[in-house]
Amino acid sequence: MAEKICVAVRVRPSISEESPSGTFWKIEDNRISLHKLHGTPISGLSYAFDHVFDESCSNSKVYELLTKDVIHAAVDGFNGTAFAYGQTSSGKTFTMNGSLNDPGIIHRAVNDVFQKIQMISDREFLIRVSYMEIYNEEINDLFAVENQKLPIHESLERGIFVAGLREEIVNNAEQVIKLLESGEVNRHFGETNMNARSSRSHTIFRMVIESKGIDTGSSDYSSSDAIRVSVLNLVDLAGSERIAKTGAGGVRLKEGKYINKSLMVLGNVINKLSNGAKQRAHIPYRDSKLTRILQTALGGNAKTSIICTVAPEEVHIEETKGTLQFASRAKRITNCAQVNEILTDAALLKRQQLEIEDLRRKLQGSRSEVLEQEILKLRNDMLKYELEREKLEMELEEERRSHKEREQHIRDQQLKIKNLSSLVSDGNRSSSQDSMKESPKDECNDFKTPCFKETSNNAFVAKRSNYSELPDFSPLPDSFSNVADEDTWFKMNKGYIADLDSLQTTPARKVQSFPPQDITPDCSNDNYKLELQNLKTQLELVIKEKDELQRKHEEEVQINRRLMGEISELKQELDLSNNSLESSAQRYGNLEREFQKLKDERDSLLQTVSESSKNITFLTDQKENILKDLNCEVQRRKDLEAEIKQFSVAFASRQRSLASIHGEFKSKIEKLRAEKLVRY
Ligand SMILES: Nc1ncnc2c1ncn2[C@@H]1O[C@H](COP(=O)(O)OP(=O)(O)OP(=O)(O)O)[C@@H](O)[C@H]1O
Repeated sequence: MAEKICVAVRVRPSISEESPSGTFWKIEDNRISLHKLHGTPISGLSYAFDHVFDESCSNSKVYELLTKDVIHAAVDGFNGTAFAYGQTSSGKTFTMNGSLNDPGIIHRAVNDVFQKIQMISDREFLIRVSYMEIYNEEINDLFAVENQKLPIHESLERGIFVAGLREEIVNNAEQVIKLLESGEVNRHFGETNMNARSSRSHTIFRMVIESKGIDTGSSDYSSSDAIRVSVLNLVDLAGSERIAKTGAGGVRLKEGKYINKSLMVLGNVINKLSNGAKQRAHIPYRDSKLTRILQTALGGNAKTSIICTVAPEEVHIEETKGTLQFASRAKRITNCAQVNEILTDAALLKRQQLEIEDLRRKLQGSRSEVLEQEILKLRNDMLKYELEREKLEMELEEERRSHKEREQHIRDQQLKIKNLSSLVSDGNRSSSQDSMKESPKDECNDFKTPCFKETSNNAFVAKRSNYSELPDFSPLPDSFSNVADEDTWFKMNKGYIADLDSLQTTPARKVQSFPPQDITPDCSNDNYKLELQNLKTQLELVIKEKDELQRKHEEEVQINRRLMGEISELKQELDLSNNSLESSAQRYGNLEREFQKLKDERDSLLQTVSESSKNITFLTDQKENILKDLNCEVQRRKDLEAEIKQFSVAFASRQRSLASIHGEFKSKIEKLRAEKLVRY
């Protein structure tokens, strides 16, 4: 969340005995303004801040109102920075370190951090502290004097950090205070005209607060497994100084130059940041080690509070004005602090497991299930189409067969009709010839059948036509030579219809030739007449039958046409079914391929996850081992310290006893000497 930097001004008590002659700084609520002695405010020199603390204000109040929130937020996982800025001897160190009676912000913050931690029961904490100074633009470790000129590095995991800086894991406030005291010894102080104990370096006391929710067995990885890591910087800057006032020379002069230069870079950074987003394209954090280390605190992911200390004396008006302007610009800076949570290995593993589960659900549930259902549906469709196709094929085959049968039947019928027709026409012709011989013309007319077709003598089946080619001596008329054989013909004329099909199949038999007079029928013969009558009746029957067959044939043709139409429709349907079957098969293939692809993806994901799980387990083990070693080391160190203490006590008492023995011996020797002298 974006929020402004919290800025306060603190006026230290005057150390000058002289009373103001022209102007004085007046403090009202959160405002500080320069007034003329008689009380008139000087225009343009009135500044408002979050807080303005007067001379009487204690460190306790400053801490409560300005810094406490930042410290508490740091315990909750927000980066925090509190720093003191101001001219030399304005009270920065007094504010940050305090005095015996009124501890400063650093001491209060340390106590507060541990008190707050005690009150949080659902998280466990790990606190590391470090203490460094920037002296003449070089970073030194105040916990380990051997660590000098340390470099600044930046990495994705750690952000900006000082490489090689000693970090102490601490368990309580007292431990930290002791460490701070040991660090103070290494800090660069120097005497100047303005401050008997002037800080010659910027110091940064850093607490890294890591916390983790105590495992409640919840499956929600974000609640208990995320680790919060926040960095709290408590900074006591060296004060800007005018060489003319400090009277610095030599080493002090060199120090002063470095101090002023780095404070100027800090001022530039504050200036740029206060200009707003549009004009602050490049912020010169890299121009000094101080701004580089404080980069996050200035316009970054941190809650920051600045206390600007000023001296009330008239002689320092210009420096105070400068400090107030710096404070005003700093007031405009917006930071964007957020809880720094990182996932532990276990949380990472849990999250990955959840992700895998999710993927699996997605695969097996939504997509896979839908695909499988679709495939099943397609399979069913395909089966249905196959069955339909088979049925249609069978029907079609049946139709073809019956069609063929019908065609054959029709052909046979036609053939029979033709046979009969020619038979009838032959009979007609012979009877009309006979009647012309013996009966009047009108009698012959009785045999006429109006619809009867005249057929040529040779119109009968081809093989029968051979009979017509028999030698002329055949006694039978030409027409009879077409008859299959005499028996059949005879039977037919006797009044019963022989199997018509046999007419065609009866083998030909050579007709015996008789003299014409022997075989020529006698028209006057009654039997013959009777026969003729029978034949006429038969003929009528045949004609009827022929008509009936004709009608049937026409019906058959109609049915055939209809069936042909149906068949072509069925064929079209079949083609359509085949097409949709083909496209279904294609879709099915595609779906199966997609399904396979998803399966492969899932397998490779599972593979990756199992590998990363292994890595995580390995890393967790390593981390646990390192922590164990570290704890052992800390314990060993404690034991050693205790031993050294014991040894020191023993050594001191040993020294004392040696001194007393020595004294005893000395007095004895002197006594002996005296005795010796007396003797001689
Ligand atoms: N609010 C205060 N109340 C009482 N004494 C103060 C206060 N502020 C500063 N002093 C005293 O003023 C003197 C200078 O203060 P201090 O050393 O803290 O200044 P400084 O800003 O840190 O100076 P430098 O930049 O030179 O280190 C000290 O003796 C300190 O005790």
